[in-house]
Amino acid sequence: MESSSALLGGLNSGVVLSLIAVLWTVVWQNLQRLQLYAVVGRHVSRHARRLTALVDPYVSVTIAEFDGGARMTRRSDAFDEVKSYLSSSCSRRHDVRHLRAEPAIGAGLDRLVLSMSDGEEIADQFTDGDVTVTVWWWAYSMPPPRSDGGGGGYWGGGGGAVQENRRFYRLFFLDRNRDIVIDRYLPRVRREGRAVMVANRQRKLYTNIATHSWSDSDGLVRSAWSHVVFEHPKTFDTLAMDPARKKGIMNDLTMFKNGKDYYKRVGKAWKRGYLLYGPPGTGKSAMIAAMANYLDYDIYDIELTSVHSNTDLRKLFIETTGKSIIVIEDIDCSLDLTGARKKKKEEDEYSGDGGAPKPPPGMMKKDTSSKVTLSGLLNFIDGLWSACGGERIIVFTTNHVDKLDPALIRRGRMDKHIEMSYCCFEAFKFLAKTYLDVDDHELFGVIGGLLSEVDITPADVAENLTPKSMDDNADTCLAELVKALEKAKEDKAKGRNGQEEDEDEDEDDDKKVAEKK
Ligand SMILES: Nc1ncnc2c1ncn2[C@@H]1O[C@H](COP(=O)(O)OP(=O)(O)OP(=O)(O)O)[C@@H](O)[C@H]1O
Ligand SMILES: [Mg+2]
Repeated sequence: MESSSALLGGLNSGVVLSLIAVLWTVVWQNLQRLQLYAVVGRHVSRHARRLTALVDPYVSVTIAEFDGGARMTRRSDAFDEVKSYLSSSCSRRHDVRHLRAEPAIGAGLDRLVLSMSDGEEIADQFTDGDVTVTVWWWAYSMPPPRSDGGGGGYWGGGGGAVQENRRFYRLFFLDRNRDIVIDRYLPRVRREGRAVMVANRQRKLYTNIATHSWSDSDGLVRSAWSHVVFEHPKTFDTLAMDPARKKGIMNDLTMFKNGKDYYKRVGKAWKRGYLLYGPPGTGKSAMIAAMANYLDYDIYDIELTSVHSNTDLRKLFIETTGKSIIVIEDIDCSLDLTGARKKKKEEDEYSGDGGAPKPPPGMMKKDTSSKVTLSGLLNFIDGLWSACGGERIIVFTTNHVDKLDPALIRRGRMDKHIEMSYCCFEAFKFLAKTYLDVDDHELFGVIGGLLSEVDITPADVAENLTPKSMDDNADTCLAELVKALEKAKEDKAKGRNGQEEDEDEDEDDDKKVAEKK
């Protein structure tokens, strides 16, 4: 634009430039008619636009892939919406010669989603009443700004590592169309982009990438999350639990999903914490999958032991999108909230009597241990940052609720506590219907009696009810379950006897000690 203006600056004639613009319009229409536009139109378009800008200046609006400057890495919703809006048209257009393909978003795994490559430009028209406006979209990318280091980050630090480029779309339009573009066109682009995204949406299961591998040998700094398409079949229809409790949870989730205005009115961030607790195999992970399927949300599964620091945890949160469930499984095992660290253990390995000799400095294992603290975690759940974006559910699971710090699970942080328990008769009947399609059977009575005596997880019941061969049917599977329950009952009795014997022996010892005294 600047070079053109320098070239033509000497002429200083608005009339000449206007003539050029009119001439261009005529040439443009004819080129299109002759189908030559696909070959040369793209280049001519850009120059013509620049020429026209001399008499009728252009305004530009830039939409960046990431919000928040150099340090913040929150993906911009507006960018994704514009990308989707443009991708729905640009893949079919002949004036876009270079496309960028991204895999597996869309209706099928085989499909590629195409968008404009860097340097491509397309024109778009918008009619509002009698006015038709032409705008131009230009795609480009730039290396991210260098951060000041400070412990690294998804984009920053990394000792000069090559970093992923940040992408931008820039919209050009004539100044005289400013109001109509800003008030009408851009909102329409976002609306239509969102509709395309919803139509193409495949839910994703994200997991965090170990933070110590950010600066790989290949020198690339990756995104904080990697993902696969989320295709878990578990739904509330196949989750065995007390029907009233299940209904309560589903209502709670529905209220949350539709609660945007409510959360705004009461001045709370639009997020909700769930604590799922209970023995292994009682369906905590299955419940999370059912929740995600019910709400149509993505899942972000955080492996806390791979998160190096509280700052990294915050960055992970910022990179999550709305309509998502953020999960930390087995929270009591992921993090030693008492402050004892793995590093200490490692040091002990080398310093103990007869232990291995301490390796020379620099040969110690790379410190990849998590330094996430309880306060970091609390901040993650309800600090100021956690209110970014909204519409997020945070789920913790644990087998030992009593081991958790009360501050972590108090209401307000973990709003709803859900106990997942051993299989009761109701849950068994539900599983029998789901797995074997039987509502009643002569063995139901025996099974009901045994279930009241022993603890068995829904996972074990489900396993016994699963046919293992073509010959298996409801009779054999239920008989198998009776066997498993009887064995569990026997083991329980043996365990109790063993415990009683131990107690008797202890008592005898105490008596002997007392007699001696
Ligand atoms: N209540 C349930 N209803 C239906 N299926 C269940 C239920 N509980 C467990 N299952 C089945 O048992 C298997 C194990 O369950 P799941 O992984 O959800 O247990 P968990 O509570 O997450 O265990 P852990 O504490 O070891 O992670 C899954 O295949 C799941 O479908
Ligand atoms: Mg689990």
